[in-house]
Amino acid sequence: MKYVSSRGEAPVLGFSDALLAGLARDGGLYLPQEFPKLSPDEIRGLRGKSYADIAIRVLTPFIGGEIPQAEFERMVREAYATFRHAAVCPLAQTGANEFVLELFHGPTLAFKDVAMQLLARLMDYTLAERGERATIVGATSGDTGGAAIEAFAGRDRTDIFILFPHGRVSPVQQRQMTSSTAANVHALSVEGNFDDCQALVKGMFNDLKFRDALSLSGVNSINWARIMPQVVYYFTAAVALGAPDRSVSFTVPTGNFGDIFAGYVAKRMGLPINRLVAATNDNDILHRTLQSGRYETRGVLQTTSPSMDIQVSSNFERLLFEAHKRDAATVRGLMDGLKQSGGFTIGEEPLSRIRAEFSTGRSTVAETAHTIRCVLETTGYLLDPHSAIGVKVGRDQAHEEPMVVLATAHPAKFPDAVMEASGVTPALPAWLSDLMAREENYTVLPNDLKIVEDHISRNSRVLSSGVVREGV
Ligand SMILES: Cc1ncc(COP(=O)(O)O)c(C=O)c1O
Ligand SMILES: N[C@@H](CCOP(=O)(O)O)C(=O)O
Repeated sequence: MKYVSSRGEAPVLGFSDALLAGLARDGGLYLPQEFPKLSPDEIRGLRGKSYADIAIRVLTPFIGGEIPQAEFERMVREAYATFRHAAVCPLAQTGANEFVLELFHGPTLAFKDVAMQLLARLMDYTLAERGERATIVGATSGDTGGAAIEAFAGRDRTDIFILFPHGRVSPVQQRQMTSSTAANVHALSVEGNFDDCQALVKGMFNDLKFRDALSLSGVNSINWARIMPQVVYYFTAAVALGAPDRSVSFTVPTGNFGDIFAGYVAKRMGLPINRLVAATNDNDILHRTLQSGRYETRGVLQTTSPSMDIQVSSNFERLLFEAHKRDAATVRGLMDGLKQSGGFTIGEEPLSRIRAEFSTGRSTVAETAHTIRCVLETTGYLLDPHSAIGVKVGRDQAHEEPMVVLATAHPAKFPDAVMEASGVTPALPAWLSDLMAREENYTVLPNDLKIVEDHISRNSRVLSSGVVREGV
């Protein structure tokens, strides 16, 4: 299995190099050269299997034989043993033909744990095999950061630097990122919004001198190995609801377009998915793009679903590459347009390809609160604001097949918004009950690439170890 960049000018890599590379050297995003396929019989054969067994079956082709199978299986089993629910990602029924896929039973109560618990093990293993170290950089609107810190804390081969937007994450999210006592963890509060943090991370990857000197790796969904494990829960959910003999649709609370792109990958692999519905909050760039064909950034609005307060939706580039039949030159042109003028227009044909598989919808802050309240009153189920956006938009769709809404976070991560909407304050689970009393440790930095790079250079152990990775 080889991986190609959406911009076509970076080296084609095997799995381990793509894993460590994060962003491609031409600024593009890696995708598999071709998607592996599962036949209907193979999908049927997943019925009744454990989450880890399904993960092993779905993910093995992506590894391309680069990790011994027994090692890979051990890592998958260890990753999903950290989840507090036996089913790992269970389904709950919230309506006649509506199901909620609970992705928040991992250590930091958000769907990011599903990928991050495996990603950290894969990176650690690969670096150890090569005798290398890496400096991990990540941008977060709140959940990626906590999940990455939890997964990488104390790992000797990596130093991790997480950039979060100052004053724009929930208090629980902030404490998850700032209360680690591990020496390799660095929480950086950046004076800007998530898009600024993400631009800084991309800026560091595109600064090839800095990138090579620090052996940079990434944990955002710009890294293919972040998307890959998220493909699995589309399979577990669809199979539980009758796939391959019945189609299923998914509604996905969407910001950076990584989670829903994993659904697209599952579909390409043979899973019978009817619609993939991207649900946005007031930061509705994706909704506007599918309506008008014009992708145009506006200022980021602060909402009660801060993890989705995103305008520049990185993984949309992967979909553009697909919709343009993998014509990397066209993708490069569109991305140049984004850089120069803050937008681009998608042609009629690629747009109709996108519309053939994806729908979109938006939920305002008021609609999200209303959904949290209504679902609690009618079913007793308490949604977090991000998942509520999914339910609201999912309910706006006409569908005969089951609609699975991805519940991307636990309500206790956003107690104020949930309380205001429903009158209920969700409690943190027992293992996190002392979280808000833990001491914080973080550095506030301006939104300035040079200053952030200097801070990371001074604090990463990669430079002092003298072990660097060349050229990926
Ligand atoms: C709780 C939650 N829901 C939804 C999203 C959106 O997911 P994606 O960025 O993969 O579209 C995020 C952030 O990524 C999140 O943290
Ligand atoms: N919502 C995310 C934003 C970053 O997304 P990623 O999936 O690209 O890591 C967050 O919580 O940080």
